[in-house]
Amino acid sequence: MLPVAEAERLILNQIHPLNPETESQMVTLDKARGRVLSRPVTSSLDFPHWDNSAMDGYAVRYLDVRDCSPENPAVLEVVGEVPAGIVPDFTLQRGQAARIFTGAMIPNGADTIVMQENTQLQNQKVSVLRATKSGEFIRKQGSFYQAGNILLQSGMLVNMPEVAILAAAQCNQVSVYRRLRVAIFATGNELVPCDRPLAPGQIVDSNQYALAAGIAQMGGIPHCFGIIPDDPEATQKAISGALSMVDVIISSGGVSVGEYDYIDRILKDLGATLHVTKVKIKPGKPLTFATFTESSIPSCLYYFGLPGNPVSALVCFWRFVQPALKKLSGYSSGWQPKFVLAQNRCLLRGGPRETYVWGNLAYTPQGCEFDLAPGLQISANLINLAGTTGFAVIPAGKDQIHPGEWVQVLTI
Ligand SMILES: Nc1nc2c(c(=O)[nH]1)N[C@H]1C(S)=C(S)[C@@H](COP(=O)(O)OP(=O)(O)OC[C@H]3O[C@@H](n4cnc5c(N)ncnc54)[C@H](O)[C@@H]3O)O[C@H]1N2
Ligand code: MOO
Ligand SMILES: [Mg+2]
Repeated sequence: MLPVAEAERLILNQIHPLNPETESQMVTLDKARGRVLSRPVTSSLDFPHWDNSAMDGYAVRYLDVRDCSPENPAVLEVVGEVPAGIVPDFTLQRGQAARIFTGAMIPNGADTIVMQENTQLQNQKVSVLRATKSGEFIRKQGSFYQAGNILLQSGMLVNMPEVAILAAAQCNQVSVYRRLRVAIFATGNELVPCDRPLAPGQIVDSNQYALAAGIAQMGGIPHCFGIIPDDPEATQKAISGALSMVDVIISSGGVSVGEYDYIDRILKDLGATLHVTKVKIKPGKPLTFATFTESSIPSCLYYFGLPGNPVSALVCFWRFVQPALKKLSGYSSGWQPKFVLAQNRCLLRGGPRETYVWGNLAYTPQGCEFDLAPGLQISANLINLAGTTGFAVIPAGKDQIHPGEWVQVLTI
């Protein structure tokens, strides 16, 4: 059985990100959120584009206001007004000021802004009551970014801040990695889809729905291949059929040691290399990870055989599959699973395997806290997964983590 870190290393080492040259597409900015940039973005614009005012007030010459005070104000003649969006057509001379507003261009001759709260206006003359610093409240051209440099790096996930930046740089079309196509199927004679009546002995295939949701949530395209009976021919047919259509196949069930667990054997028959078959993790022990060589198969290179127990399948998804898919999708960073140190509120029980127990990770003003979900913490019980925000990790071989102790929590 492989330690968790070793299994993770073996999986992630096999993952080669999509090729930015051949596996990119252009999308318009309104479709870019959640996508990963496949080319660096540059702009021919400086940011700010020109010197502008950070305050509503008066544009002045610093030397005119340097020594002023409430007792000895600098009295300047107001010679013009510059609202945002207007190019000032005058030059400020000694003893002069211009009314100016936030975001407006700085007129020639001015080098400092005085905010209006520190002034008094009377008969076209403004009294500046407080000395100011040279250059104050001027947002200098190019002080945020200079044209021609890289604005956003390739491999960056586009979220709200990046959308704002791309819009400001007038990038209405961006090059992003294509979305991953992920085949999902479930194995098990006992399984039925959620809209069918249950006969005795049957349960709903919840894994396929959950995995499809997880894939969609991380930006992939799930292709649900349905429920495959516990039959070697049917299983082989399903895997072979999916291979030419997708980048990754995820199955659930059939990876343990039972008479009806065929996945590993069929993967070998199909020429796959099995890198991981058992991991020292609870839940999730019988995890299979395999690769196909590029020459033998046109499309799919990666196979995750997740255990059938519902919590085991999801823990394996969050701990191993999601990071691998993010790396494959072209993320240059941030694809690794995220752990935070939290103060534990309950008694957590471990065992010989690295144990993941689920519950609520709360971000409090004092730091993170972890509360165990009430109810049975066993891999068949998906009911108390509702509302789960994190999995506390009890290291392999550690019996207990007591309330008040610190614990690493996998965030999901
Ligand atoms: N003798 C041993 N038995 C088992 C071992 C072991 O080491 N020795 N490992 C156990 C562990 S741990 C796990 S986890 C499971 C994994 O089993 P499989 O991946 O082979 O999955 P199945 O046997 O097909 O099903 C297990 C369980 O999960 C339910 N299931 C399956 N698919 C779904 C689905 N799509 N949606 C919801 N529930 C599903 C299934 O009905 C079973 O109850 O093996 C242990 N056994
Ligand atoms: O690994 Mo199993 O997932 O312990 O139930
Ligand atoms: Mg089994």
